[in-house]
Amino acid sequence: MTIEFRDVTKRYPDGTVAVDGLSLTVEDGTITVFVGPSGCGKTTSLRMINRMVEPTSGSVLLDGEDVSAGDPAVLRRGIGYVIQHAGLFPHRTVLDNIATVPLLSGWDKRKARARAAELLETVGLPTGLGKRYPAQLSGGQQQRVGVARALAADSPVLLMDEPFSAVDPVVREGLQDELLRLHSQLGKTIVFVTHDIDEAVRLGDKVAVLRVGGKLAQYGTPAEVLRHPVDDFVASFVGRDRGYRGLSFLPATGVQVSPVNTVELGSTVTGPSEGWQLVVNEDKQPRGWLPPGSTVDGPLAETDLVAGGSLYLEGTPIRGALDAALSSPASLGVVVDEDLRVLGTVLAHQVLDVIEASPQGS
Ligand SMILES: Nc1ncnc2c1ncn2[C@@H]1O[C@H](COP(=O)(O)OP(=O)(O)OP(=O)(O)O)[C@@H](O)[C@H]1O
Repeated sequence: MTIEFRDVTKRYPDGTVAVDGLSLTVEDGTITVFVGPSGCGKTTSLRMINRMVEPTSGSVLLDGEDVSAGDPAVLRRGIGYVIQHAGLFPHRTVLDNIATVPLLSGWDKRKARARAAELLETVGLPTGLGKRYPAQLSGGQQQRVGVARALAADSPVLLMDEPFSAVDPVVREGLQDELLRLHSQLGKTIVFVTHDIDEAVRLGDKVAVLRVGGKLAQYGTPAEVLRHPVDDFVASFVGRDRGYRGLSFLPATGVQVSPVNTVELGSTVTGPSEGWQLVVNEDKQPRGWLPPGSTVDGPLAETDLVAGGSLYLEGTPIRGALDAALSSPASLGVVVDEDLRVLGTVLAHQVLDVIEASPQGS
């Protein structure tokens, strides 16, 4: 479903102009991220889609139909909505929280709960959690339940307002991955609000950067916004390390992966080791490095090792290859396949050569 903002302005009764002449089209089946500093009108824009806020002028259209034409309650029931802290009902079980919209739409309890149990699985939670109350879940689990509840409407549009900002960075990354996976499976049109540019470029097919005063500063793909910010505001908002962030969109084609000799955990190393040795487990997955000149008594154990850097998954953008090389204690970035088995190593200067030779290099 496409969502079109046509010259939309929202002036609150106290005179605050939260959104000023916004015109943009969110394309069908994409994730579009509204990003910008606090108070720039992201939430107000989002809420005008499901009419929790009514525009002062202009219109919002869903697949060409003005949202102001119908009953707002019906409209809202048909649009998934996820907010920060999940906004779950504390006195309802997880299953009943997820089943909220199906129940409102007149499904019988059994069918609604069965659907809710399915959705728990869809968002990667064990069905056993269904009987708990929200307070008995971690923050990350609550957010997943919030997503499941929004999916229960089975609507083509999902609105997400800073849904992951209250959880720690590791959980957050997991939730972002999960959202990308769900999106590729379900193909919904998602509008996502965040103030975090990293989250925006990670999730968005398109990014709309708003400035305080509710004006659209730039609308484009993450790569366009990072590489060609239209003005100083966007440039400073996307940050000083935008060149590095831009590498998230550059394929690693041409990066030379060199073979590496590995030593297996549990094997016996005789004499001081030469150079850095990559140590793997029996499945050829990297476990760490043995520093040069190490002598090991008995079988090689995890405690003999120096922790490795980040791993570079073959076929993913070049940023990961550079990071793997720069974070490796041996200055050799470890390249792995999907089963995390070692394929070889890369050197930072070789990765940089490829970046420099690339027409898109920044
Ligand atoms: N009900 C309201 N009445 C008056 N002003 C409001 C109201 N809601 C929001 N505003 C103002 O409108 C502007 C935009 O608010 P909005 O919540 O849309 O911004 P935001 O970009 O989502 O901000 P944040 O990232 O801090 O949540 C702000 O100046 C805010 O104070």
